[in-house]
Amino acid sequence: MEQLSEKRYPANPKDYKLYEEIGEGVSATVYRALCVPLNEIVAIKVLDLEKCNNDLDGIRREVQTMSLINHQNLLRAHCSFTADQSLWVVMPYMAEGSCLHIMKTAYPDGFEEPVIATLLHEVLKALVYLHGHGHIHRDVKAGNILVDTNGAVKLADFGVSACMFDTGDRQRSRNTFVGTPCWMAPEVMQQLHGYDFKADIWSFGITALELAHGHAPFSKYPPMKVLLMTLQNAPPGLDYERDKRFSKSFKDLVGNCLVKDPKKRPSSEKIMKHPFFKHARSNDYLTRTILDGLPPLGQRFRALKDKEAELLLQNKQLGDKEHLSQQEYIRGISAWNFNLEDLKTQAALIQDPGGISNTDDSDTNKKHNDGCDEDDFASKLTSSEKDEFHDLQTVEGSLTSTFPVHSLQALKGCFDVFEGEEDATSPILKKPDTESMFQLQSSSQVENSDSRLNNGVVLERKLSSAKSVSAPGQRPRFLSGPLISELGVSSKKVVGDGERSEMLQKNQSEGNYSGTYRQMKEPIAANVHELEEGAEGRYVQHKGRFKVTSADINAKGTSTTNCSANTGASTNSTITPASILPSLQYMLQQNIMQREQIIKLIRSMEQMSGQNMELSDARSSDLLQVPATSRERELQAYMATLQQSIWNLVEELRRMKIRNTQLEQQLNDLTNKENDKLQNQDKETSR
Ligand SMILES: Nc1ncnc2c1ncn2[C@@H]1O[C@H](COP(=O)(O)OP(=O)(O)OP(=O)(O)O)[C@@H](O)[C@H]1O
Repeated sequence: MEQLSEKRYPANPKDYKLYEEIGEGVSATVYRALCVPLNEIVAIKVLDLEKCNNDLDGIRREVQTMSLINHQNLLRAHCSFTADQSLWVVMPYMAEGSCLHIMKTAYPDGFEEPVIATLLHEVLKALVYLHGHGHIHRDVKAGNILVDTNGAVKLADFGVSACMFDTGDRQRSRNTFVGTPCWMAPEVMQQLHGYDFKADIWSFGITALELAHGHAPFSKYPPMKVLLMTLQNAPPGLDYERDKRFSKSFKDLVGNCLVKDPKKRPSSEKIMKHPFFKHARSNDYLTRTILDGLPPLGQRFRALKDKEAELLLQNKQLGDKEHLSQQEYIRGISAWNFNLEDLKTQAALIQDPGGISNTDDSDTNKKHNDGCDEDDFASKLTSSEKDEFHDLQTVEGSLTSTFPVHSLQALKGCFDVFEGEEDATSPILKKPDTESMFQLQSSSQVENSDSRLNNGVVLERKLSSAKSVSAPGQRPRFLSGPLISELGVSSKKVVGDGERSEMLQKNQSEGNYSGTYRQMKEPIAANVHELEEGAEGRYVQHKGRFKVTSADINAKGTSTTNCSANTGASTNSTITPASILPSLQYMLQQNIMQREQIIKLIRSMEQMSGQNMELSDARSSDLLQVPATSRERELQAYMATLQQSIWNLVEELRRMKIRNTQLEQQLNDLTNKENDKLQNQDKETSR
């Protein structure tokens, strides 16, 4: 347990002096700042509430939930309060920033094993604590592992954390996970039966790989591809050849965490006992090895932004993403989040005009077995946009063997980009009454009232759709850009770094790119999915979490051509990888539902046939657990057997019918004979 601070952190923006920017997340910008009355340097995370489409009750609940959190490896907020439309979260300043930033600056190929063991050990302590208290962090990644100058390590960002004991709405929110796909556990993506703290174990395993390689597996691919790869491929891991420098125990640890079946993943407590952590060292060790000589955080952040800006310009000139330096292209993604539930809802709302696709490309069902090796994919996927899209269509085909293709077409029409004047599409969300919610949650005040509401403010990830923040004295700005807000790329919240690069390149050739989908059910939410003001004063309407702005990526002010503004029934024929994601989600759902239908069918057929081939519950769940291809094969075999027995039965029935007809005939004959006999007898008698 960490000692609670006795200091009173003021809950007034006037008491803080914002210095340089030190980080940008999906939902906020983080500044180094001075708490004037205490003369103490702090970090302040600023979130725009007006543009949030999150329910404020949810935020309040998160704040309350986090009041129970108190651990040396978890970053607690000193206080939080609202200022204008923003929520300010005052936190301890972790002077070395996140592990992601440290890697980007000085360790692009990842850390050495003892460093990784030390970092992961600290993170694991935080997870053991969280899980022990019934919480799921849901966003474990290098970008959320913060390090202080003394080597102290804290897990930050409870933006998406959830309580496992919650019920009702909160429970439901666990089925509407919004996170960063690279770190997302398969069961979270699938959303079949919800998920639990084991999802954090998966993310922990991915984070281990991230720390080892400098980037998370699949981080250079767009979200849709990440989803597919995570669901279809063997879990990523440390390769025996490529990762020779790492020990067997590290490989084993990663292997333990990255098991697709959450039931087979160990708990955080169990992992704590893994021999790998014998390699963990002290905080001091981190200071000596990785922190020594690093420039100040603000400076590093600035440099990274500049580097990224430069890279984008370079790419623009080259005009081909294959020219991207892998090193630069592969970077951690804390940049795009999406709400699967929204996608599902959207997909479900699409009317299917009927028709079954006959697509039956068995080749496309073959499983990628690259494990952690992304390069196979890279060669295939980065050859050209056309190839990439063809590849996606192929996958799409594999998922749509019995899927109504019209839905897909309909979905494609739902992706649009709109550029226009702000007043044409201004958000209409009422300004939330947030003052009362967050005000005066300084640690001392809360401690005095024994509620300890001074903790890390936890916001639903849905806040990720909030973008613009106006720090006092600053013009409204994007939070969505990557490290290049000055270039006007305003998509940080929604696209991954890799994807962003791809998209930006598309912008060069095609104008706008959008994976945005139309909010069909919730007009208000659609409006809240807002209009953003680009750094260069351009506006893009967002109608969902997937979005890429039309913002000018040219630092020198060169305008990019923007493609079709699109309203109402979309006529946008540009099909983008991101635009297919909802379709894929939908198809996945359909696929699962179809499998369930087949299982039901098999059961009823078995009953009909009277054969002892009962498909037990265990069997059905097995069918749902094994990889799709083998599951399908198994089902096909079942279907073949059943079909055979049906044919046998039909044949039997046919024979019986004939027999029945013959018997009927005989009976008729007999009856006729009998009748004749009787008639004759009657005649005889009457004579
Ligand atoms: N207390 C802090 N001290 C120092 N740097 C911080 C602090 N909090 C955040 N940062 C920096 O700001 C970055 C952005 O933080 P933030 O929590 O907003 O987003 P994120 O975790 O990267 O992304 P996401 O919003 O997807 O969780 C972090 O990655 C980190 O580098």
